[in-house]
Amino acid sequence: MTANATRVLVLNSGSSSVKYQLLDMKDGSRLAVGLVERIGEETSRLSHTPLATGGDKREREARIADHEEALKAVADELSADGLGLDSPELAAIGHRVVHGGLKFTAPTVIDDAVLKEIERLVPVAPLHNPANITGIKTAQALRPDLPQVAVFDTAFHTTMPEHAARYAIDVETADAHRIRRYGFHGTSHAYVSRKTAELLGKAPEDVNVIVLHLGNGASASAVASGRCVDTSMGLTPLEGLVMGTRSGDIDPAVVFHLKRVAGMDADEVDELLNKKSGLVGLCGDNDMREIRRRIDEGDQRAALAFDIYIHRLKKYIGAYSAVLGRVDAVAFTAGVGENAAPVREAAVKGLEELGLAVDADLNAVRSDAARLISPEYARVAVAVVPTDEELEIAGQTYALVGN
Ligand SMILES: Nc1ncnc2c1ncn2[C@@H]1O[C@H](COP(=O)(O)OP(=O)(O)O)[C@@H](O)[C@H]1O
Ligand SMILES: CC(=O)OP(=O)(O)O
Ligand SMILES: [Mg+2]
Repeated sequence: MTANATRVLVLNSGSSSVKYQLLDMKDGSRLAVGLVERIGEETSRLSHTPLATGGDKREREARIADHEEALKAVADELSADGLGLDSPELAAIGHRVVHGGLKFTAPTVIDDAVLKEIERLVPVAPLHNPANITGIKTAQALRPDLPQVAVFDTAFHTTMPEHAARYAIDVETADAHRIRRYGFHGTSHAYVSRKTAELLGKAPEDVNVIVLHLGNGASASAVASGRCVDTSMGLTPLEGLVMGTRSGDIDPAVVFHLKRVAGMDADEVDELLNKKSGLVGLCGDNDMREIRRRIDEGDQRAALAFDIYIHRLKKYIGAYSAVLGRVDAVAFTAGVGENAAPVREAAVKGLEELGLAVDADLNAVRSDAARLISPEYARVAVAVVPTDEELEIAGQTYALVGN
Protein backbone atom coordinates (compact mmCIF):
# COMPACT_ATOMS: atom_id res chain seq x y z
CA MET A 1 0.00 0.00 0.00
CA THR A 2 1.37 3.41 -0.94
CA ALA A 3 1.73 6.05 1.74
CA ASN A 4 -1.06 8.21 0.35
CA ALA A 5 -3.54 5.38 0.08
CA THR A 6 -6.29 6.72 2.32
CA ARG A 7 -9.43 5.59 0.55
CA VAL A 8 -11.70 2.73 1.60
CA LEU A 9 -14.43 1.16 -0.50
CA VAL A 10 -17.21 -0.35 1.60
CA LEU A 11 -19.54 -3.04 0.28
CA ASN A 12 -22.73 -3.85 2.17
CA SER A 13 -24.12 -6.80 0.24
CA GLY A 14 -27.67 -7.77 1.20
CA SER A 15 -29.75 -10.65 -0.08
CA SER A 16 -30.92 -8.71 -3.13
CA SER A 17 -28.98 -5.46 -2.95
CA VAL A 18 -25.53 -3.96 -2.65
CA LYS A 19 -25.04 -0.64 -0.91
CA TYR A 20 -21.61 0.91 -1.33
CA GLN A 21 -19.59 3.96 -0.39
CA LEU A 22 -16.13 5.14 -1.30
CA LEU A 23 -14.66 7.22 1.51
CA ASP A 24 -11.47 9.15 2.01
CA MET A 25 -10.35 8.42 5.55
CA LYS A 26 -8.07 11.47 5.62
CA ASP A 27 -11.14 13.45 6.56
CA GLY A 28 -13.97 10.90 6.45
CA SER A 29 -15.42 12.49 3.31
CA ARG A 30 -17.61 10.51 0.95
CA LEU A 31 -16.36 10.36 -2.64
CA ALA A 32 -19.14 8.22 -4.07
CA VAL A 33 -22.23 6.45 -2.80
CA GLY A 34 -24.64 4.11 -4.50
CA LEU A 35 -27.02 1.21 -4.43
CA VAL A 36 -27.83 -1.74 -6.66
CA GLU A 37 -31.32 -3.05 -5.95
CA ARG A 38 -33.48 -5.98 -7.06
CA ILE A 39 -30.49 -8.10 -8.04
CA GLY A 40 -31.69 -11.23 -9.83
CA GLU A 41 -35.08 -9.78 -10.73
CA GLU A 42 -36.29 -8.83 -14.24
CA THR A 43 -35.14 -5.24 -13.92
CA SER A 44 -32.50 -4.31 -11.41
CA ARG A 45 -31.77 -0.68 -10.54
CA LEU A 46 -28.46 1.00 -10.04
CA SER A 47 -28.07 4.47 -8.61
CA HIS A 48 -24.69 6.12 -8.23
CA THR A 49 -23.71 9.55 -6.96
CA PRO A 50 -20.12 10.73 -7.59
CA LEU A 51 -19.87 13.22 -4.73
CA ALA A 52 -16.13 13.84 -5.38
CA THR A 53 -16.79 15.37 -8.78
CA GLY A 54 -19.99 17.11 -7.73
CA GLY A 55 -21.74 15.09 -10.44
CA ASP A 56 -25.46 14.36 -10.43
CA LYS A 57 -26.95 11.09 -9.28
CA ARG A 58 -27.01 8.61 -12.18
CA GLU A 59 -29.77 6.01 -12.26
CA ARG A 60 -30.30 3.19 -14.67
CA GLU A 61 -32.34 0.03 -14.96
CA ALA A 62 -30.90 -3.16 -16.38
CA ARG A 63 -30.97 -6.83 -15.61
CA ILE A 64 -28.24 -7.63 -13.10
CA ALA A 65 -28.31 -11.39 -12.58
CA ASP A 66 -26.23 -11.80 -9.42
CA HIS A 67 -23.93 -10.11 -6.90
CA GLU A 68 -20.87 -10.66 -9.10
CA GLU A 69 -22.46 -8.71 -11.95
CA ALA A 70 -23.61 -6.09 -9.48
CA LEU A 71 -20.12 -5.51 -8.20
CA LYS A 72 -18.70 -5.27 -11.67
CA ALA A 73 -21.34 -2.67 -12.51
CA VAL A 74 -20.34 -0.73 -9.38
CA ALA A 75 -16.66 -0.90 -10.42
CA ASP A 76 -17.61 0.47 -13.86
CA GLU A 77 -19.57 3.35 -12.34
CA LEU A 78 -16.62 4.26 -10.11
CA SER A 79 -14.20 4.07 -13.07
CA ALA A 80 -16.36 6.46 -15.09
CA ASP A 81 -15.56 9.16 -12.51
CA GLY A 82 -11.89 8.34 -12.22
CA LEU A 83 -12.54 6.62 -8.88
CA GLY A 84 -12.00 3.07 -10.16
CA LEU A 85 -10.79 0.11 -8.13
CA ASP A 86 -7.41 0.40 -9.88
CA SER A 87 -6.70 3.64 -8.01
CA PRO A 88 -3.40 3.63 -6.03
CA GLU A 89 -5.19 5.73 -3.42
CA LEU A 90 -7.38 2.81 -2.44
CA ALA A 91 -6.11 1.37 0.86
CA ALA A 92 -8.61 -1.44 1.43
CA ILE A 93 -12.06 -2.80 0.76
CA GLY A 94 -14.31 -3.28 3.77
CA HIS A 95 -17.10 -5.83 3.60
CA ARG A 96 -20.15 -6.18 5.79
CA VAL A 97 -20.34 -9.85 6.74
CA VAL A 98 -23.54 -10.78 8.51
CA HIS A 99 -22.65 -13.96 10.42
CA GLY A 100 -19.27 -14.29 12.09
CA GLY A 101 -20.20 -17.04 14.54
CA LEU A 102 -18.19 -17.13 17.77
CA LYS A 103 -14.79 -16.83 16.21
CA PHE A 104 -14.93 -13.27 14.94
CA THR A 105 -15.33 -10.66 17.63
CA ALA A 106 -13.53 -7.88 15.74
CA PRO A 107 -12.85 -6.72 12.17
CA THR A 108 -10.62 -9.23 10.41
CA VAL A 109 -8.36 -9.17 7.36
CA ILE A 110 -9.72 -11.80 4.99
CA ASP A 111 -7.54 -14.75 3.99
CA ASP A 112 -8.49 -18.23 2.78
CA ALA A 113 -9.14 -19.52 6.30
CA VAL A 114 -11.41 -16.58 7.15
CA LEU A 115 -13.33 -17.02 3.91
CA LYS A 116 -13.77 -20.72 4.68
CA GLU A 117 -15.21 -19.92 8.10
CA ILE A 118 -17.67 -17.40 6.57
CA GLU A 119 -18.70 -20.14 4.12
CA ARG A 120 -19.17 -22.63 6.97
CA LEU A 121 -21.69 -20.21 8.50
CA VAL A 122 -23.93 -20.04 5.39
CA PRO A 123 -26.59 -22.35 6.91
CA VAL A 124 -27.15 -19.86 9.75
CA ALA A 125 -27.33 -16.79 7.48
CA PRO A 126 -28.67 -18.20 4.25
CA LEU A 127 -29.99 -14.90 2.91
CA HIS A 128 -26.86 -12.93 3.72
CA ASN A 129 -23.50 -14.77 3.96
CA PRO A 130 -23.63 -16.06 0.33
CA ALA A 131 -24.00 -12.49 -0.95
CA ASN A 132 -21.17 -11.34 1.33
CA ILE A 133 -18.93 -14.15 0.02
CA THR A 134 -19.61 -13.27 -3.62
CA GLY A 135 -18.81 -9.64 -2.82
CA ILE A 136 -15.49 -10.63 -1.26
CA LYS A 137 -14.47 -12.99 -4.07
CA THR A 138 -15.38 -10.52 -6.81
CA ALA A 139 -13.48 -7.72 -5.07
CA GLN A 140 -10.48 -10.02 -4.56
CA ALA A 141 -10.47 -10.84 -8.28
CA LEU A 142 -10.56 -7.15 -9.19
CA ARG A 143 -7.81 -6.13 -6.73
CA PRO A 144 -5.90 -9.22 -5.53
CA ASP A 145 -3.19 -7.02 -4.00
CA LEU A 146 -5.50 -5.05 -1.67
CA PRO A 147 -6.37 -5.97 1.91
CA GLN A 148 -10.02 -6.99 2.19
CA VAL A 149 -11.53 -6.65 5.64
CA ALA A 150 -14.63 -8.34 7.04
CA VAL A 151 -16.69 -6.37 9.57
CA PHE A 152 -19.18 -8.69 11.23
CA ASP A 153 -22.79 -7.94 12.20
CA THR A 154 -22.39 -10.34 15.09
CA ALA A 155 -19.24 -8.76 16.63
CA PHE A 156 -20.91 -6.08 18.77
CA HIS A 157 -23.16 -8.68 20.38
CA THR A 158 -20.36 -10.93 21.61
CA THR A 159 -20.41 -9.03 24.93
CA MET A 160 -23.85 -10.44 25.79
CA PRO A 161 -23.83 -12.31 29.09
CA GLU A 162 -24.31 -16.07 28.91
CA HIS A 163 -27.80 -15.85 30.44
CA ALA A 164 -28.93 -13.69 27.52
CA ALA A 165 -27.05 -15.55 24.78
CA ARG A 166 -27.93 -19.11 25.75
CA TYR A 167 -31.23 -20.72 24.79
CA ALA A 168 -32.86 -22.95 27.40
CA ILE A 169 -32.27 -26.17 25.48
CA ASP A 170 -30.12 -29.18 26.27
CA VAL A 171 -26.60 -27.86 26.85
CA GLU A 172 -24.74 -30.70 25.09
CA THR A 173 -26.88 -30.43 21.96
CA ALA A 174 -26.60 -26.65 21.89
CA ASP A 175 -22.82 -26.73 22.31
CA ALA A 176 -22.27 -29.51 19.79
CA HIS A 177 -24.04 -27.44 17.14
CA ARG A 178 -23.06 -23.97 18.39
CA ILE A 179 -26.70 -23.05 18.88
CA ARG A 180 -27.02 -19.75 20.74
CA ARG A 181 -28.09 -16.15 20.27
CA TYR A 182 -25.55 -14.33 18.08
CA GLY A 183 -27.50 -11.21 17.13
CA PHE A 184 -27.10 -9.12 13.97
CA HIS A 185 -27.03 -5.52 12.71
CA GLY A 186 -24.29 -5.08 15.33
CA THR A 187 -22.40 -2.46 13.35
CA SER A 188 -25.56 -0.37 13.33
CA HIS A 189 -26.37 -0.99 17.01
CA ALA A 190 -22.81 0.01 17.94
CA TYR A 191 -22.82 3.16 15.82
CA VAL A 192 -26.32 4.28 16.82
CA SER A 193 -25.85 3.67 20.55
CA ARG A 194 -22.64 5.73 20.44
CA LYS A 195 -24.31 8.53 18.45
CA THR A 196 -27.23 8.52 20.89
CA ALA A 197 -24.86 9.09 23.80
CA GLU A 198 -23.29 11.94 21.81
CA LEU A 199 -26.72 13.45 21.20
CA LEU A 200 -27.34 13.41 24.96
CA GLY A 201 -23.95 15.05 25.54
CA LYS A 202 -22.71 12.02 27.49
CA ALA A 203 -20.02 9.37 27.24
CA PRO A 204 -21.23 5.96 25.96
CA GLU A 205 -20.19 4.44 29.32
CA ASP A 206 -22.72 6.67 31.06
CA VAL A 207 -25.86 5.77 29.14
CA ASN A 208 -28.23 2.82 28.70
CA VAL A 209 -29.91 2.73 25.32
CA ILE A 210 -32.54 0.61 23.60
CA VAL A 211 -31.73 0.66 19.87
CA LEU A 212 -34.52 -0.21 17.44
CA HIS A 213 -33.02 -0.95 14.01
CA LEU A 214 -36.08 -1.10 11.76
CA GLY A 215 -35.13 -1.75 8.14
CA ASN A 216 -36.21 -4.61 5.94
CA GLY A 217 -34.58 -6.82 8.53
CA ALA A 218 -35.29 -5.46 12.01
CA SER A 219 -33.77 -5.96 15.43
CA ALA A 220 -33.75 -4.44 18.90
CA SER A 221 -30.85 -4.33 21.30
CA ALA A 222 -30.27 -3.37 24.91
CA VAL A 223 -26.98 -1.51 25.29
CA ALA A 224 -25.70 -0.84 28.82
CA SER A 225 -22.74 1.52 29.22
CA GLY A 226 -21.74 0.99 25.58
CA ARG A 227 -21.93 -2.81 25.68
CA CYS A 228 -24.65 -4.99 24.20
CA VAL A 229 -26.43 -7.01 26.90
CA ASP A 230 -29.29 -8.45 24.85
CA THR A 231 -30.62 -8.43 21.31
CA SER A 232 -33.68 -9.77 19.54
CA MET A 233 -32.13 -11.73 16.66
CA GLY A 234 -30.80 -15.16 17.50
CA LEU A 235 -28.94 -18.04 15.89
CA THR A 236 -30.09 -16.52 12.60
CA PRO A 237 -31.60 -13.15 11.60
CA LEU A 238 -35.10 -14.67 11.80
CA GLU A 239 -35.89 -14.23 15.50
CA GLY A 240 -37.42 -11.22 17.21
CA LEU A 241 -39.30 -8.34 15.64
CA VAL A 242 -41.79 -8.57 12.78
CA MET A 243 -39.82 -7.71 9.62
CA GLY A 244 -40.48 -6.99 5.96
CA THR A 245 -40.61 -10.66 4.96
CA ARG A 246 -39.57 -12.52 8.17
CA SER A 247 -41.88 -13.67 10.94
CA GLY A 248 -39.69 -12.88 13.93
CA ASP A 249 -40.73 -14.71 17.13
CA ILE A 250 -43.07 -17.66 16.78
CA ASP A 251 -43.65 -20.81 18.83
CA PRO A 252 -40.94 -23.19 17.49
CA ALA A 253 -43.60 -25.91 17.44
CA VAL A 254 -45.11 -24.13 14.42
CA VAL A 255 -42.22 -25.66 12.49
CA PHE A 256 -43.07 -29.23 13.56
CA HIS A 257 -46.72 -28.56 12.85
CA LEU A 258 -45.97 -27.36 9.32
CA LYS A 259 -43.84 -30.44 8.71
CA ARG A 260 -46.11 -33.03 10.27
CA VAL A 261 -49.53 -31.63 9.51
CA ALA A 262 -49.06 -29.36 6.47
CA GLY A 263 -46.51 -31.72 4.87
CA MET A 264 -43.90 -29.05 4.22
CA ASP A 265 -40.19 -29.91 4.15
CA ALA A 266 -37.47 -27.94 5.96
CA ASP A 267 -36.63 -25.78 2.95
CA GLU A 268 -40.28 -24.88 2.42
CA VAL A 269 -40.69 -23.86 6.05
CA ASP A 270 -37.46 -21.85 5.84
CA GLU A 271 -38.74 -20.06 2.75
CA LEU A 272 -42.14 -19.43 4.37
CA LEU A 273 -40.70 -17.91 7.54
CA ASN A 274 -37.86 -15.94 5.94
CA LYS A 275 -39.40 -14.72 2.70
CA LYS A 276 -43.18 -15.02 2.82
CA SER A 277 -43.95 -13.92 6.36
CA GLY A 278 -43.65 -10.68 8.32
CA LEU A 279 -45.41 -7.70 6.78
CA VAL A 280 -45.47 -9.22 3.29
CA GLY A 281 -47.11 -12.40 4.59
CA LEU A 282 -49.63 -10.45 6.64
CA CYS A 283 -50.76 -7.95 4.02
CA GLY A 284 -48.87 -8.51 0.75
CA ASP A 285 -46.59 -5.46 1.12
CA ASN A 286 -43.28 -5.14 2.94
CA ASP A 287 -42.71 -1.44 2.34
CA MET A 288 -43.94 0.64 5.26
CA ARG A 289 -44.72 3.57 2.94
CA GLU A 290 -47.15 1.42 0.97
CA ILE A 291 -48.68 0.00 4.15
CA ARG A 292 -49.32 3.48 5.53
CA ARG A 293 -50.87 4.54 2.21
CA ARG A 294 -53.21 1.55 2.31
CA ILE A 295 -54.16 2.26 5.93
CA ASP A 296 -55.04 5.84 4.95
CA GLU A 297 -57.38 4.36 2.35
CA GLY A 298 -59.09 2.21 5.00
CA ASP A 299 -57.40 -1.12 4.18
CA GLN A 300 -58.07 -3.49 7.10
CA ARG A 301 -55.37 -6.04 6.30
CA ALA A 302 -52.70 -3.36 6.16
CA ALA A 303 -53.98 -1.93 9.46
CA LEU A 304 -53.79 -5.32 11.18
CA ALA A 305 -50.26 -5.93 9.82
CA PHE A 306 -49.22 -2.54 11.22
CA ASP A 307 -50.76 -3.32 14.62
CA ILE A 308 -48.98 -6.68 14.82
CA TYR A 309 -45.68 -4.98 13.91
CA ILE A 310 -46.17 -2.34 16.62
CA HIS A 311 -47.34 -4.81 19.27
CA ARG A 312 -44.10 -6.82 18.89
CA LEU A 313 -42.01 -3.66 18.99
CA LYS A 314 -43.67 -2.57 22.24
CA LYS A 315 -43.04 -5.93 23.84
CA TYR A 316 -39.32 -5.58 23.15
CA ILE A 317 -39.21 -2.01 24.47
CA GLY A 318 -40.82 -3.29 27.66
CA ALA A 319 -38.56 -6.32 27.90
CA TYR A 320 -35.38 -4.32 27.38
CA SER A 321 -36.50 -1.67 29.88
CA ALA A 322 -36.61 -4.51 32.38
CA VAL A 323 -33.26 -5.94 31.24
CA LEU A 324 -31.54 -2.54 31.53
CA GLY A 325 -33.27 -1.43 34.74
CA ARG A 326 -32.58 2.20 33.90
CA VAL A 327 -33.16 3.41 30.35
CA ASP A 328 -31.72 6.76 29.26
CA ALA A 329 -32.79 6.66 25.63
CA VAL A 330 -34.71 4.75 22.99
CA ALA A 331 -33.23 5.28 19.52
CA PHE A 332 -35.08 4.60 16.27
CA THR A 333 -32.95 3.89 13.21
CA ALA A 334 -32.80 2.37 9.65
CA GLY A 335 -35.32 2.85 6.84
CA VAL A 336 -38.51 2.55 8.89
CA GLY A 337 -37.12 3.92 12.17
CA GLU A 338 -35.68 7.01 10.51
CA ASN A 339 -38.61 7.79 8.23
CA ALA A 340 -41.86 6.42 9.56
CA ALA A 341 -43.18 8.88 12.17
CA PRO A 342 -46.42 6.85 12.67
CA VAL A 343 -44.35 3.80 13.67
CA ARG A 344 -42.42 5.82 16.27
CA GLU A 345 -45.59 7.39 17.63
CA ALA A 346 -47.46 4.08 17.87
CA ALA A 347 -44.51 2.16 19.37
CA VAL A 348 -44.21 4.57 22.29
CA LYS A 349 -47.91 5.27 22.82
CA GLY A 350 -49.13 4.01 26.17
CA LEU A 351 -45.64 3.58 27.60
CA GLU A 352 -45.76 6.74 29.74
CA GLU A 353 -45.34 4.61 32.87
CA LEU A 354 -41.94 3.58 31.48
CA GLY A 355 -41.05 7.26 31.10
CA LEU A 356 -41.58 7.26 27.35
CA ALA A 357 -43.38 9.87 25.25
CA VAL A 358 -43.13 11.42 21.80
CA ASP A 359 -43.75 15.08 20.95
CA ALA A 360 -45.99 15.14 17.86
CA ASP A 361 -44.36 18.22 16.30
CA LEU A 362 -40.81 17.01 16.84
CA ASN A 363 -41.76 13.56 15.55
CA ALA A 364 -43.14 15.08 12.34
CA VAL A 365 -39.87 16.85 11.45
CA ARG A 366 -38.07 15.26 8.49
CA SER A 367 -34.31 15.50 8.75
CA ASP A 368 -31.10 13.55 8.16
CA ALA A 369 -29.72 14.67 11.51
CA ALA A 370 -29.78 12.78 14.80
CA ARG A 371 -32.52 14.40 16.88
CA LEU A 372 -34.67 14.10 19.98
CA ILE A 373 -38.41 13.62 19.52
CA SER A 374 -39.45 13.33 23.18
CA PRO A 375 -40.99 16.23 25.11
CA GLU A 376 -38.78 17.97 27.62
CA TYR A 377 -40.58 16.48 30.63
CA ALA A 378 -40.05 12.86 29.53
CA ARG A 379 -37.80 10.77 31.79
CA VAL A 380 -36.42 8.78 28.85
CA ALA A 381 -35.10 10.48 25.71
CA VAL A 382 -36.65 9.19 22.49
CA ALA A 383 -34.40 9.84 19.50
CA VAL A 384 -34.16 9.35 15.77
CA VAL A 385 -30.55 8.50 14.98
CA PRO A 386 -29.73 7.77 11.32
CA THR A 387 -27.50 4.75 11.06
CA ASP A 388 -24.41 4.64 8.84
CA GLU A 389 -23.16 1.08 8.64
CA GLU A 390 -20.87 1.98 5.72
CA LEU A 391 -19.10 4.78 7.61
CA GLU A 392 -18.66 2.54 10.64
CA ILE A 393 -17.29 -0.29 8.45
CA ALA A 394 -14.91 2.13 6.72
CA GLY A 395 -13.62 3.39 10.08
CA GLN A 396 -13.06 -0.11 11.43
CA THR A 397 -11.43 -1.22 8.18
CA TYR A 398 -9.05 1.70 8.04
CA ALA A 399 -8.18 1.39 11.73
CA LEU A 400 -7.05 -2.16 10.98
CA VAL A 401 -5.07 -1.67 7.77
CA GLY A 402 -4.54 2.08 7.30
CA ASN A 403 -1.20 3.84 7.54
N1 LIG B 1 -40.28 7.44 3.95
C1 LIG B 1 -40.46 6.23 4.46
N2 LIG B 1 -41.54 5.96 5.23
C2 LIG B 1 -41.73 4.74 5.74
N3 LIG B 1 -40.91 3.70 5.55
C3 LIG B 1 -39.83 3.89 4.80
C4 LIG B 1 -39.53 5.16 4.21
N4 LIG B 1 -38.38 5.05 3.53
C5 LIG B 1 -37.97 3.76 3.68
N5 LIG B 1 -38.84 3.07 4.44
C6 LIG B 1 -38.77 1.66 4.82
O1 LIG B 1 -37.43 1.28 4.99
C7 LIG B 1 -37.23 -0.04 4.46
C8 LIG B 1 -35.79 -0.23 4.05
O2 LIG B 1 -34.95 0.08 5.12
P1 LIG B 1 -33.38 -0.14 5.05
O3 LIG B 1 -32.82 0.23 6.36
O4 LIG B 1 -32.84 0.52 3.85
O5 LIG B 1 -33.40 -1.71 4.90
P2 LIG B 1 -32.32 -2.76 4.46
O6 LIG B 1 -30.95 -2.19 4.80
O7 LIG B 1 -32.66 -3.94 5.29
O8 LIG B 1 -32.53 -2.98 3.00
C9 LIG B 1 -38.22 -0.13 3.31
O9 LIG B 1 -38.63 -1.44 3.09
C10 LIG B 1 -39.37 0.73 3.81
O10 LIG B 1 -40.30 -0.10 4.47
C1 LIG C 1 -29.02 -9.30 9.39
C2 LIG C 1 -30.10 -8.66 8.60
O1 LIG C 1 -31.26 -8.91 8.84
O2 LIG C 1 -29.72 -7.76 7.68
P1 LIG C 1 -30.67 -6.94 6.68
O3 LIG C 1 -31.54 -6.08 7.51
O4 LIG C 1 -29.70 -6.16 5.83
O5 LIG C 1 -31.47 -7.96 5.90
MG1 LIG D 1 -29.84 -2.92 6.42
